[in-house]
Amino acid sequence: MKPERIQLHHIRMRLKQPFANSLTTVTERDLILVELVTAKGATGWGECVAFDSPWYTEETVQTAWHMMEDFLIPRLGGEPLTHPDEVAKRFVSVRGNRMAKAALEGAVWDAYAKESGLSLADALGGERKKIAAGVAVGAKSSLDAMLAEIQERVEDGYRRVKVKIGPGADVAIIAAIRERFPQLPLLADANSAYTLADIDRLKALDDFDLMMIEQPLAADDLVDHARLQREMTTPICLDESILSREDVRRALELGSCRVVNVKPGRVGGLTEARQIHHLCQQHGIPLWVGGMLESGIARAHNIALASLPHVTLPGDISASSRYWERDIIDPEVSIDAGFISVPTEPGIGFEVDQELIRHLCVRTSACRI
Ligand SMILES: O=C(O)CCC(=O)c1ccccc1C(=O)O
Ligand SMILES: [Mg+2]
Repeated sequence: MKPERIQLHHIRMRLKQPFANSLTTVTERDLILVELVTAKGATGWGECVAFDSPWYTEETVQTAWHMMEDFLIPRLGGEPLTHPDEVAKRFVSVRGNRMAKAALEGAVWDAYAKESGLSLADALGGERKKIAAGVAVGAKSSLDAMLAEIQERVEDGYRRVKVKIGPGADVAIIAAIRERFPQLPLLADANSAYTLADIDRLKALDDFDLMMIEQPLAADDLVDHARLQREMTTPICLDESILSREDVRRALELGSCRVVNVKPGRVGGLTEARQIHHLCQQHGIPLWVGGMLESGIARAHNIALASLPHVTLPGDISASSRYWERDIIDPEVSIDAGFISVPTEPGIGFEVDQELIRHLCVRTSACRI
C-alpha cells in the first residue's frame, strides 16, 4: 500500500449540548480529519482526537497539525507499506504525539482494509457483529439535570451510564443516582481530580455498587493508584495513565487497576490498541473502548476496535445523535435496543460527507508524499 496524497481538514463541530468534566467544558469540537489516497486510488480516513486546548493530554489541534505536516506525513513516503503495523515503526523517531500518529495510522488502516476488500473490523480481527453501547453524561449544574439526562439515556437504550465526578461533586451525587436507578450499570470518571489525600471520600464510593471508578488519581501515576486499589473494593479503571501496551503491563504488575479503557488516539493508534487488547485478554482484564467526543470517522474506528473478542464491557461509544445535530458520515451511527451494528463493507464502512466537511472546514492543507 502506497500513500500518495494526504489532505488534512481542520473542522469545527458544535456539540448539541456542552460536555463538562472536572477540568473543562467542551462546547465546540475542533478535529483534524486525515484523507489519505493510495497509489491504487483507495481513500482512507483518519481523525485526530486532540482538543483545541491541552486539558486531556499535552496535545492540541495545533501541535498535532504541526507534527503531522512537518514530521509524520514525510515518514509515510518512500517504500510502500505492506501492513499498517509498519506505521508505528516509521514514527519511532518522533516521541509522544500519539493522537497525531493515531490519526495518520487510522487513515492507513482504513485504506489498507479497503485495498484488501475487508471491513476494518475484519482487518483488526474483530468477531462481534454488534457492540453494546454505553454513554457518558457530563457534569451538570444541578443534580436534577443529571438525573434527567440519565433517565433520557436509559430510555434511549444505553447499556451502561458513566458520570463525571470530582471533589465536592461525588458521594452525594452517586448516592442519589443509585437511589433512583438501583440496577443501572454505572461508573464514575474523575479525570484525575483526586489525590491520595482524598482516600476516605473515594472509599465511600465503595457503597454504591459501581462497575468501576475511572482515573481517580494523576495521569502520570501508577503507584498511588495501586495503593488506592488495595484499599478500595470498587475496581479502578485507568484512562489517562495508559499510553501504551507497556503502561498496561506495568499497571497490571503493580496492581494499579482491574479494568482498562483503551482509546486509539491516546495510545498512538489502532495497532497499539490491538496490542493492549491482546495483553488484557492474556491476563483476563476487562477492557472497553473509551470516547473522545469524536465525529463519525473516529467513532467508526472505535466500533471496529470494539468488535474484538476481549472488549468485554460496553464503552463510551454512543449514537451520532448523542453528540451532533448532523454527523459527517452516512449512515450515522445509531443504536438499536442498546447495540450498534458493526459495518461489513470494506474499510470503516461509512461514507464520508465531503460537502459537510467543506462546510465545517476551518483550514485545509494538501501534501503529496
Ligand atoms: O462520549 C465520549 O466520547 C466520551 C466522554 C468522556 O468521558 C471523555 C470525553 C473527552 C475526553 C475524555 C473523556 C474521558 O473518558 O475521560
Ligand atoms: Mg476518562
